[in-house]
Amino acid sequence: MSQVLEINSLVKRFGGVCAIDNFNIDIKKGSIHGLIGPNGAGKTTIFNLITGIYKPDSGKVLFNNEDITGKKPYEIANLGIGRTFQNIRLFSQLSVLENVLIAAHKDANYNLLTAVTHFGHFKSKEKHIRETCLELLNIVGLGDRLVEKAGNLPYGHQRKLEIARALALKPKLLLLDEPAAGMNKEESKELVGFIKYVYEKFDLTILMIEHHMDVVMSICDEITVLNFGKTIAKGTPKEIQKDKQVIEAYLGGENKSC
Ligand SMILES: Nc1ncnc2c1ncn2[C@@H]1O[C@H](COP(=O)(O)OP(=O)(O)OP(=O)(O)O)[C@@H](O)[C@H]1O
Repeated sequence: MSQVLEINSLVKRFGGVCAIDNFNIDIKKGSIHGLIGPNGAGKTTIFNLITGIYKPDSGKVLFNNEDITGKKPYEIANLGIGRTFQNIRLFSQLSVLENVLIAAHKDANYNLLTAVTHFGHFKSKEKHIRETCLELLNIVGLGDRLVEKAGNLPYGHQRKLEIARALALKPKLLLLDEPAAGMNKEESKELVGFIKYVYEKFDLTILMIEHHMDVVMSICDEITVLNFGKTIAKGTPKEIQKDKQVIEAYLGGENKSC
């Protein structure tokens, strides 16, 4: 399997706190990779570094062998990295369909002027975007909720909608930040089925941050464990479950400087 994502010697400091300390990872194409660690370990910071929200102090991020370090978030999204957020970020007053349409329009590549001067092209492109979004929402099981306000959806459906929004940009790599946060066992089991389904349907590679160990252990091919911004273990779910350092890491500590 070839690598989709390669991170080399990544460092990120916030003042005196070394949030990411010489971090390396290789994500194989077609794999589901888990990123776990105690609160404050640096997991979301890594997502923010991959997606261009933060710039690293040093180190490199390669996506399909292309150096994307320091690129802007929209450039990285257009290259094929989609993400969801720890706290659901939907337009709660807009409908389910509108939420996905807005995401899909990032790909539309025209402005008001070209929409007016090339109206025929604009109209057929709009039709295509709408049809693609409808198809996507049918696939993720929200096809019967198109006009419902996103904020009125049950929590599990809001998570699905967030994933659908990320999928609207046709990512090759999907970053999921705690998709099962706030879910009970039953809900998180359903979510696992959903993630496996979209993973296969859209031929994805997934990097997932998750605190629910049952989710991580049941879905991931490989896991990287982070503590104080450093990798303390890598391996299959079985190997990670037995790792002494991993068990100790969950007992806590303080942030250190680089
Ligand atoms: N923008 C920021 N400014 C200052 N410090 C930050 C910033 N973002 C993250 N940090 C610090 O970096 C460290 C890593 O935070 P991060 O949110 O990446 O951890 P995490 O592993 O995702 O935690 P959690 O599981 O609680 O979400 C923490 O000490 C945090 O306080």
